Amino acid sequence: MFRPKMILCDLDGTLVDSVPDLAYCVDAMMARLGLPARGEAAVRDWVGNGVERLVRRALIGQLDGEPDEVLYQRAYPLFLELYSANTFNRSVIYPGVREGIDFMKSAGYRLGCITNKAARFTEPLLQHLGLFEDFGIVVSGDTLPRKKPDPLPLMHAAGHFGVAPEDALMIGDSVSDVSAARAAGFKIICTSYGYNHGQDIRDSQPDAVVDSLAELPGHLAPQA
Ligand SMILES: O=C(O)COP(=O)(O)O
Ligand SMILES: [Mg+2]
Repeated sequence: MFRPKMILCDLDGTLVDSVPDLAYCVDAMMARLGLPARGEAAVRDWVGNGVERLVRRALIGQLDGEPDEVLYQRAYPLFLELYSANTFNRSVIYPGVREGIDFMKSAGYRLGCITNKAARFTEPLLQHLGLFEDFGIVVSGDTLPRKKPDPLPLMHAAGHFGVAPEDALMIGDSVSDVSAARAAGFKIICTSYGYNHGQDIRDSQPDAVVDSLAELPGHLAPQA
């Protein structure tokens, strides 16, 4: 049982399956550049480190490495334009998310959303899915000088709510969430269904793994 005062939720792969829109935009960008489509399965393994890394990975067709810089400078604005028009056309919240958030709200936890997605996309996506008002703070990948796996966004949210790290819990889907939580001194629960670069999140040894946020009542002790 966890007894946090504050719970921070990751966005992509935890609350929202955003890959259908991201993959659509990757493939449309590639087409405009005269390059081959990458497809949803590949894009699923590349999400989680922000838009810039996603574009770089798409251009080289793999997780690690760097594309030609001139090509990247052409591709990145194309992707931003495409994703601005396709931020939430195909993205859906995962089953159990609404129930999990409603439970956390009714139980009185302070809630935040911490994502590596750029702010210009985070807010419209959360608004469209009816999730924006649920969070007392939203920290995006470009809100602060460093993003996850750096602990800075988590510490920033803890400071915002005046909560100590030992009273804080992160819920995420990737090794970046686990690393950020460990570095911040938070507990970490992971979703089994999200994006983790093709690896089983259990290999990163989070404190617990859930198949749905609807399982949260079984992991969270009632607030004192
Ligand atoms: O990589 C992104 O753009 C977002 O990823 P996150 O919401 O899982 O942090
Ligand atoms: Mg994620």
